[in-house]
Amino acid sequence: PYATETSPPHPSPSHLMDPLERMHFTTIDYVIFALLLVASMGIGLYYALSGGRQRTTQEFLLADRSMSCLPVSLSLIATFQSAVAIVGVPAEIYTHGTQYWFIGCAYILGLLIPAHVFIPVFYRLHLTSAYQYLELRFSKPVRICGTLTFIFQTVIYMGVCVYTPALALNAVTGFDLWGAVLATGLVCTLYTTLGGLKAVIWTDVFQTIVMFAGQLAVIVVGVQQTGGLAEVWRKVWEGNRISGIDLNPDPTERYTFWTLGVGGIFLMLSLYGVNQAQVQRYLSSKTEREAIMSCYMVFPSLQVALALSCVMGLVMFARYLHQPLCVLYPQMVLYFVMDMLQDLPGLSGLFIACVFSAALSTISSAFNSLATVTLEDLIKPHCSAMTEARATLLSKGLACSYGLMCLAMAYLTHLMSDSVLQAAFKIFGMVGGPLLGIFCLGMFFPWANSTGALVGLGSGLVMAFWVGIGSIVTRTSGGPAAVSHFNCTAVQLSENITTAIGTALNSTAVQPMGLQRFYSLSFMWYSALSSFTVVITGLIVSFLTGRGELLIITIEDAIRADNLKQNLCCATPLGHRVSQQSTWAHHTQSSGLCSLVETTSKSNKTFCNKNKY
Ligand SMILES: CC(C)(CO)[C@@H](O)C(=O)NCCC(=O)O
Ligand code: NA
Repeated sequence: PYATETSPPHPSPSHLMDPLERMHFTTIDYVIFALLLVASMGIGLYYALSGGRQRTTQEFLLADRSMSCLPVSLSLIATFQSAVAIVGVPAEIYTHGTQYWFIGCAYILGLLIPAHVFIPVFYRLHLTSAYQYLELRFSKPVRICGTLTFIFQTVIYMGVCVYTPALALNAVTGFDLWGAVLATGLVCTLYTTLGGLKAVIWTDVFQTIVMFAGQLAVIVVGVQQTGGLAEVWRKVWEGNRISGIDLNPDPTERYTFWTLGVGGIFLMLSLYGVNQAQVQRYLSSKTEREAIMSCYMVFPSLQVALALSCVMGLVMFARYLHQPLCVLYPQMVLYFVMDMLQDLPGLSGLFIACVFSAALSTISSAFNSLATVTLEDLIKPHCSAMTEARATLLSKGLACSYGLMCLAMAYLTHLMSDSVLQAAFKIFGMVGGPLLGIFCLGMFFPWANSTGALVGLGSGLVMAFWVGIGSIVTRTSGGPAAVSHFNCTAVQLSENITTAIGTALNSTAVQPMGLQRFYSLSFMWYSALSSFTVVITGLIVSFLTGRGELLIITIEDAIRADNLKQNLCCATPLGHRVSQQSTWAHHTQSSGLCSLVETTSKSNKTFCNKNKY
């Protein structure tokens, strides 16, 4: 629908990127970029040398469970605001209008549910890794499968996260590609390995501020240069960029109120509810109240982050209303920034720092959470006699190894073709849904058993990969649409890689049928589809295998787990209340929960006394 409205009355040359005529990046810009790295490094060193000097796994992986809600909330935002989102969302708004903004609606339930369902369960069980829950609730194999799935997801994601911004920056400014990858990867590895979770959280705080500042600066200067707010608004209106609410129920329509506002909730739950990186932040909070507060505080900040990205897209649109930007999707924003800020040295550096802040904060969370699950879920169960000093050293080694692996993944990403690169980014969303599903199966369905959970997880993954890979192979998504409205050439379109947030751009020209229609399902529904697949398959298989456990679980039990702890000595997975006390005691002892709670918690010791049994 934009095609006619946005065509200029007198065709004028579009902004074509000539790779030989890259924009200049001045010394001061390099200095600002270097300052970001130095400051992050400084924070890492500070936490390596202060406090308990990172000598226990409690400190290294969980920040001594002493964090307050403000840093935790900013860190929660930073983790899943990757550089792909920072450069992708404005490009999305620029090409398609403000429909994507409706994802803000999903933040309400997408944060309320984690705050009141997932946080109480994880926090009261006093876990370190979210996957411990899966063993407590189901069995060891379910835990291992969950952990391996998470590792697979995160390792692929971190490669894309560090490579994409470096590539875009290289294309626009000639900034050395591998210099940027190595600098960010190595600095991040260093401060994560030295300073542990405290450093990761506090660098996230600093980097979130840089992110906001960079975006705000670009918006302010952009509005000024376009002729003021009124002029921006007039152009955006003239170009028909303000989208009304689209209530089309078609699930293949990429962005509608339903895909964003409902499908988005499941995406948010998979990120803010059960992802290890976020769960670990909740667990690092001083009290459960602080953890819940931090989740609440994410809401306004995430709305601000979304608004900044969307407004930047609109300003970009106003500026190029009559001279369309024909550059690759991830490069648009950088091109816009460099074009606009050329006469203001330092400001483009600030925006580059903003993009790399987004990348650093995402990969640092990845390194630390990967080290945590590898140690807790894969190594510790086999080495029960490990000393604390040894475990800490090992976790540092793991954080460092994952950091180096990130560089290898960035190189692999470099070798991939466009469609594989697209797939790599989509994998992140594809795998998140099944993991959400398996936690929901455990928490909401008392009669689900371990076999059901395993088969459920498997089928959820198959479903996610089937539709995800299918959409890429058949090219029903990620296809044209993007810049075509602006009369860009076919060559430029075919190069349109890694779209924002891995969105599925539907070609509306042909109405897909049958399997094609399945493959063209909007990316926003992937999490919902695959988590439902896990739950439904899990329930069916549980009924068929028929070994319904004697557990009665309700959400209320979880919310009242504190009372349960007092009554029953120990917290149970989601406060399992079992009709027979003896069965319950047997269950908890065999699952090792009592000893787990006792060894990890001082506060729980007061009412958790193994001798009772
Ligand atoms: C968390 C949301 C949905 C918030 O809008 C978005 O930032 C997102 O999809 N993040 C995950 C993908 C990424 O930024 O890499
Ligand atoms: Na980030």
